Amino acid sequence: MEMITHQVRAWLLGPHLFSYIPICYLSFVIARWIYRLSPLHPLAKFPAPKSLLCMSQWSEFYYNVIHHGRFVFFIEQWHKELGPIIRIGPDEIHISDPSFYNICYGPGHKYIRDKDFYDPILGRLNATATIFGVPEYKHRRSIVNPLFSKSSIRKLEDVILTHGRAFKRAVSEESKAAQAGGKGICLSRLFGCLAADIISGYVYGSSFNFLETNRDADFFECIAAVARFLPIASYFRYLQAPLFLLPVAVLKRLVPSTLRSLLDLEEYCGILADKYLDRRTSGNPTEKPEHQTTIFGTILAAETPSFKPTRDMMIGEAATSLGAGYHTTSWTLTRAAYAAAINPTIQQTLHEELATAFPEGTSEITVSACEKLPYLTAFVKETLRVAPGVPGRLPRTVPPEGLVCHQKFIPSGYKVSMSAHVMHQNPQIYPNPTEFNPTRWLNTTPSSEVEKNLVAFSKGSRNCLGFNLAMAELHTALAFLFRRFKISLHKDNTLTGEWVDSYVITLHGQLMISAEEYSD
Ligand code: HEM
Repeated sequence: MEMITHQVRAWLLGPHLFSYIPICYLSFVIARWIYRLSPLHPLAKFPAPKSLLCMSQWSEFYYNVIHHGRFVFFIEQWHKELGPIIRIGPDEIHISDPSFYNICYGPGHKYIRDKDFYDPILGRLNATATIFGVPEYKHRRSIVNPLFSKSSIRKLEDVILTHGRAFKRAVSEESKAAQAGGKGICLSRLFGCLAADIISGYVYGSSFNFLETNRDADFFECIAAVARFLPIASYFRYLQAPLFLLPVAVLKRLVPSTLRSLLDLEEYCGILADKYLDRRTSGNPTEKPEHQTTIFGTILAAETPSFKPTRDMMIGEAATSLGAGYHTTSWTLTRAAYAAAINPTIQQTLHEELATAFPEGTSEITVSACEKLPYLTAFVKETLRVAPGVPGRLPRTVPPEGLVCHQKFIPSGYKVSMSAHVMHQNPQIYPNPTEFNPTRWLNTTPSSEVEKNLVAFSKGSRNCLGFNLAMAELHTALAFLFRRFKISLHKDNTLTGEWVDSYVITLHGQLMISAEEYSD
């Protein structure tokens, strides 16, 4: 007996055990692979594209990284071939039937965000956008919601209009310089400056003022680099966790120089948060009304015995608002201007509507007046349809009761996803979906299919926090542009309507235009 025990111990502790570890791991990976491909897998009954790299996590890497952010276009194509419910990953079903959008994304918090997908994107920040637990999320969202409500937009309208006017001056200035030097105006960059100036002014109470001070700030290259990195972020998730524990100063030495502005931004948010926290400790919390109209003041004002705002939280909310709001809005504006630049009839209709609404010129522009203009609104919606700021899939976890989808059952714990791009290209809802046609939005009602299925800001419990701000920005920026200027593509233009999905939308190239200023 002693002999046997000795032998077992020797076997367990012997050096050969270590050689079993990789063999065991490899066997586990192969067994899992076989299981995923076998008819025993609960999702095996759903049609799946043959080309889907044997159902591994790497298929997304292949389609998004090797094919440069085109996974969503492959998904669209597979739906055309295989039907409205398809399997797009080992444990994920993608749905293109619009009647499921409310089930998966509507009110109720039943379909929770998929952690594997969101964690690596949203990283280490302590913010509404990074919270998964339902009660905690609901509470946090209720704290930040007031800053982005319609009434808050009305209160802070001046921030939007001031930067709108700066944008108009910048286009005017650059068009004069361009006429003298024969160069084009980089409108996509000016929209980038405008979007960053508005968000920073609105959320932080002090704008970056890129339009007036630095139109070539490192910030722009940094955000572009982040967008390039997002599709591969999930493959570095285990590397990210230890990196994120490091202090910002140390991280700055480790990351590529293009990404440093992101850490600068985090530091900048920290400095602003400290100012507000200092005011609070000096017995002067947020009594000035204007202090509450920033993200920092809004969070501090929500303090209760059971909720203590922290510096961490203030930085997290401030940084994610900028991250979520800048890239989406600036590319949407760019795509809109591109559509008008290549279509003189659309541009003329926009200008005429604006000239009638604001006969004295851009000084009359207000957010609410712009949002009442039917053609401008239709134009904004059509842009959001063809180029939604977050075009790809938003995976959610199936709740305990499971989901029956076209007579097939998806068990709890598996993922379901839908994509704005696939929804917006549905020809039953949007005839000739590839055509840019703002008139499809004229004379619609909120309950019409066209309106109900525009999901650029998602819906329900986890829809876009900045929806009202984004809509106000899109309407006013385009009003300032088309009330004042007639634009056309410049010979140096490199932008096409094409875009890629790197969680947020990114268009190819830069929009270079020539602009002629109207005299009235
Ligand atoms: C055209 C502009 C925009 C589009 C198309 C857009 C779209 C979206 C979408 C689809 C989501 C849901 C994402 C998901 O479920 O994974 C979202 C979330 C979010 N958006 Fe926007 N967005 C835009 C502008 C803005 C702006 C200006 C802000 C400024 C504050 C903002 C802040 C956020 C935040 C913080 C979230 C996370 C909300 C949460 O998890 O509770 N977005 N956005």
